[in-house]
Parts: sequence; structure tokens; C-alpha cells
Amino acid sequence: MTGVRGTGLTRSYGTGATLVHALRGVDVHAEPGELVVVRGRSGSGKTSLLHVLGGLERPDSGQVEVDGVDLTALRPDQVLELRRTRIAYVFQAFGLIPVLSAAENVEVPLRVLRTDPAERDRRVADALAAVGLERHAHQRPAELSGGQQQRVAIARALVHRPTVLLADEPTGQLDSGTAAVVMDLLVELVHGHGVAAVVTTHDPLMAERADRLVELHSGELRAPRPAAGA
Ligand SMILES: Nc1ncnc2c1ncn2[C@@H]1O[C@H](COP(=O)(O)OP(=O)(O)OP(=O)(O)O)[C@@H](O)[C@H]1O
Repeated sequence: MTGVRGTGLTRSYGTGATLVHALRGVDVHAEPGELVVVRGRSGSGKTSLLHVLGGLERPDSGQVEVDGVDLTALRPDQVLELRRTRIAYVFQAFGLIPVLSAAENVEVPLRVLRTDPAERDRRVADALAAVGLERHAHQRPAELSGGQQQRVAIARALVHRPTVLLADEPTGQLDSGTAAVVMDLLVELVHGHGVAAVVTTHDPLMAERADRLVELHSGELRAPRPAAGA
């Protein structure tokens, strides 16, 4: 399959009295152009799930497929290559490099991939335009609002045309109005670019934008319960 799929994922941390089962047999998938939102309380395993799906951590058991490639069967250098080319991350804390301008931040993944400079400039300009920040290309993160910083982070995540987008509470540090704008942008880009996206949140409003919503409870995935009165 294309997109991303996790099957039977388990992940524990610690040993003995400190053992925590962060993931207990999770099955999850996102097709190209689909936004899957994973809702769950603090500590339910959302970050662990994204780390495992993105190859940042190996599951204790289970499989992760990205565009049909079994990540758990690859060598570490092959995982790294796949991450650089196919997978994008957006973090709650934006993760921008403070001394670089918005455009330079967006350019980083293309530098890593040694993309030709003329092509790089074109793609950076396109990515900044896609998030509506073409006029802010030369500003550094500290000179941008939180919402603008997250839009730069989204442009950076998508500039190398990944097939999978993993976003960990991307609106967690934004006020609700800005969060809605950023989430709408994410939805538009995921649908428009055919990216398979898994986005975590504990914000109920964000869940409304999902093509599919799933809930993590203590490391187990469930279909969401209908809202009270629904
Ligand atoms: N590196 C680690 N070492 C030990 N325990 C960990 C580690 N990473 C996560 N855990 C534990 O695994 C469980 C799931 O953590 P995880 O960060 O995946 O949850 P989360 O749903 O993302 O939480 P939050 O919403 O607070 O970010 C928690 O009990 C956490 O304490």
C-alpha cells in the first residue's frame, strides 16, 4: 500500500517497577491525501506512536510500512534515507532554527538532499507561498508570530515533497483562532498534495477537521465515542 501503515505496534519504556507500555498493539493507517487525527490524553502514547511510525524509534513488535516499504526490516542508514526523502515532521514547538530566516529554515531539508540551488530557490518560494508567507521570507522566527512560525514549519515539512506527514500536536502552542487557521492550512495541503498525514491532538476542535478520527487510551487505539447528546 501507499501512505503509512502501522500494524500490531507495541512499545515499552523502562523495566521492572518503571515499565510503561506506551503502545499495546496499535493498528493505524493513513492513505495518500487522508488526514487521520489521533486524539488522546497526555501520556496516552501519541508521541510514541508518531516516533514509531516515522522511524525515529523502533517498535518492540509490529510493522511499519511507508509506501509499501517495511521500515522495521531496514538498516538504520536505510531508515534515515527514507525519513529524509519521504517523511515530514511538524512538532508542537515548531523546531525552527532561530538564526536562520524563514526561507533558510524551509531550505534545510533540500540542502540535506543536496538539491540543485536554482531548484531549491524555486521550491522554497513555492512552499512559502503555499503557506501564505512569501512576504516574510527574510524574517527570523523571533520576528514572526506563533502561527506564522508554525506555517514556516509546515512549509519546511512539505518542501521536499514527502509522502507522509506526521504532526505532533501542531496547534498545541497556539491560541484557538490561530490553531484553526493552521489546522485548515494543514488539511488543505494534505488534500492538495496527496500526503498521508497522521496528526495528534488533545484539542476536540482539531478533531473536527479529520478525515478519520481515532482515539488512544493508555496505548490502545479505539474508535471515538460519540459526543454526549449526539
Ligand atoms: N523515553 C521514555 N522513557 C520512559 N518513558 C517514556 C518515554 N517516552 C514516553 N514514555 C512514557 O510512555 C507513555 C506515553 O508517552 P507519550 O509521550 O507517547 O504520550 P503522549 O500521548 O504523547 O503525551 P503528551 O500528550 O503529554 O505529549 C507515558 O507514560 C510516558 O511517560
